[in-house]
Formats: sequence, structure tokens, C-alpha cells
Amino acid sequence: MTTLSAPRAVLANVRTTIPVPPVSLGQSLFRPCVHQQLQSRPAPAHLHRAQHRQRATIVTRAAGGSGLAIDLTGKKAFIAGVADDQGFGWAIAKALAEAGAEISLGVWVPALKIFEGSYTKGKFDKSRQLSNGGLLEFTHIFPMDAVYDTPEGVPEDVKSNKRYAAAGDKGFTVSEVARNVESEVGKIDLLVHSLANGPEVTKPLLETSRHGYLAALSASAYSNVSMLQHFGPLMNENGASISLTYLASERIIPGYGGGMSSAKAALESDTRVLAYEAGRKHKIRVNAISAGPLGSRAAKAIGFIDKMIAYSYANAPIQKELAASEVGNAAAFLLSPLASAITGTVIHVDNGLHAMGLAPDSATLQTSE
Ligand SMILES: NC(=O)c1ccc[n+]([C@@H]2O[C@H](COP(=O)([O-])OP(=O)(O)OC[C@H]3O[C@@H](n4cnc5c(N)ncnc54)[C@H](O)[C@@H]3O)[C@@H](O)[C@H]2O)c1
Repeated sequence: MTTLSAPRAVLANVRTTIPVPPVSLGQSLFRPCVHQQLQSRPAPAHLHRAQHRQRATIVTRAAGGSGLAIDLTGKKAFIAGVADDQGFGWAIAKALAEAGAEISLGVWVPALKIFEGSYTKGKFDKSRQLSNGGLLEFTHIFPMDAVYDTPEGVPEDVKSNKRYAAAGDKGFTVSEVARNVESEVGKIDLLVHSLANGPEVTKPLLETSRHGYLAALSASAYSNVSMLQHFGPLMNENGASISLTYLASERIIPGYGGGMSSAKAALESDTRVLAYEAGRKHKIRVNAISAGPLGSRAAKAIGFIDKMIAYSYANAPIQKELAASEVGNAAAFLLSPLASAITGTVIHVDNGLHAMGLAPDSATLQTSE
């Protein structure tokens, strides 16, 4: 395990060398055929224009007392669910770094080699730029698989899988990663769960198997319980955690299947119960962000993210494409002392789409009586 001041230094010391074929990122969610289809489809022109419009930065220090700053200097964050620079996890890492926090990552074992390779080759260098001229650094990177809690619970075929075997003898289960974080990073202040997986996400709930449903719940909801269970004891008082959820938990979103809507509903319900339990036990806060659509790697695998982005643009109160950085900034606020009285809450960061009860662009509304 390592302290990373430059990509090469960072990744040279990462404990794992996991040989993975280029498209092995989560076979269930990252299906190359769907991905390619989406990449070849041009996005609507207004989306290109809107894409980079929202790039708010976090002021790490209030200049001359003017303004309210998010200051996380001296805070240590652990973020599970970063495997490239396109998703919410990366944007949250960046926002927390802008605010001065030290960041460690838990990277999904099957994605680690690719992440490591891209990082080392400088593929993320542009997105690592911080507003102070520095670069986003990760002090430690831990191999992790959030569907396993203890080594005893890892099936034999996973243990013997070469990618998992290469993850090293310190382990990748949630309890082992928590132990590794404690010994190599020390106590942490901020915990981020930015991961989800549902092997049958493209199937309607009515056609979802028991196995697929429970797998979605395990990877996308119980993983958060497990993280708080194992990381809670090593969090400083007044620390905070967040997870990422989606509107499909509370409204019908056809196409978000495989039990993923159920998993997000569980995640949100758990946010309330865990806020109480972890609040009393560890004096930490627990919240969730319900994010609008973003064309992340995971979302592209679902198959209709471009349409969801266009739908949101057409129908949300604020007509612009959601930038991952907006979720990052909201996360930085929720994790900061500025949100010290906010816990057990799901905050929508979706340009207001959740508040709509009618789609203004509906063809039905255009027809004359
Ligand atoms: N993209 C959207 O439109 C959208 C909208 C609302 C909420 N979300 C949520 O945001 C979170 C982050 O997703 P994203 O869209 O940024 O995509 P992403 O692909 O950047 O992140 C998902 C991450 O989960 C990791 N992962 C999958 N299974 C894992 C496991 N068993 N153990 C550890 N890590 C695992 C992947 O490696 C990946 O890094 C998810 O909870 C997702 O449901 C996404």
C-alpha cells in the first residue's frame, strides 16, 4: 500500500497487479456491445453545449472573510466506487480534494488493473487538475469488493480467480479493507459509497430472477450497511458518510430494472436507520444524494442514459445537463461541518427533476382537443 504523490509512484506501489482483459470491467454492467452502440450515437447538440457549462469550484478558504468556505483541511476521506474519471465517485474525490481533504480509494478488484493503467499513463491528468494548480492525489488505493464482508464469505471460485488472487494477501473484503485503512491511513472522517451493480438491470422487475434481485441488493444496498458497520468504528466523531441513490427508488422509471429500484429504495431507508444507529454509536452523520442522470460507465451499461439526460434537460425545472461536479460539490457540503445538523436525509441533486409531476415535453400535451 502506498502514498501517492505522482501517478507512477502511486500505482507502482499498489499492492495488486491484476491481469484483466480490456473489457472485463464488471461483465454484468459493462457490456461492450451496449457501450459501443451508445458511443456511436451522437448526443443532441444542446447537450454538447450544456455539458461543460456547470463547473462550480469550491472555495477552500474564504478570502478576507467574504464568503462561507467548505474547509476539509486535515480530514481523511475513504471513497469506494472510483474506477475512472467519469463517474460521481471521481467528482466527489475531486471536490473533497478541492476542499483540502486527503483521499484514499477502494477500487473494485476487476476494475483495478484498468484504473491503475489509465492513471499511470496519465489518462486522467486533465481531470486531476485542481483549481489551485495542483493535481488530485490519492494517498492510498485499496483493492475492494463490496459484496464480500469477510474472507470466510468469499466463494472458492472468486478466491482462485486470478484477478482476485492477485489482489494480495491483505484481502479485498469490506472488513479487511477497513482494517487495512485503519493501519495504513488511520482514523477517517469522511466515508463515501459511490457504487452499484445489478446483473439483471436491463430486465424488468417482473422478469428479474431471485438471484439477480438479491445480487442488486447485495452490491448496491447492503454494501453500504457493511461499510458503515466496518468503517464506523474507525471514524472520528463528527465524521459523515454519504451514498448515491436514484429517483427510481421513489418513482417508476421503466428500464431501471433487475431489482435496482428496490436496492435504491433499501439504500434510502437504510440511510435513515443508519443515521440513527451510527449517530448514536459513533456520532457520525449518514446521508444520501439522489443524483440526476449522468453518462458514467455504469449508467451507459444500462442502455438508455442518453435519453434520460435528454429527458431531464427537456423536463426539469432547470434546463441544463447535470455535471458530476455539481454532485461532488453537494457531497462536499454534506460531508462538511456546514451540514452538521443534516443527517438521515436524501438530497436530490438533479436540476429539480424529482419535483415534476408532469413532463412538459409530453407529446400528449401538444395535441389539440
Ligand atoms: N449515473 C447516473 O445516472 C446515476 C444517477 C443516480 C445515482 N447514481 C449512482 O451513483 C453511484 C456511482 O455510479 P456512477 O454512475 O458514477 O458510475 P461509475 O461507473 O463511475 O461508478 C460505479 C462504481 O461501482 C464500482 N463497483 C461495482 N461493483 C462493485 C463492488 N462489488 N465493489 C466495489 N465497487 C464496485 C465500479 O467499479 C464503479 O467504479 C452508484 O450508486 C449509482 O447507482 C448514478
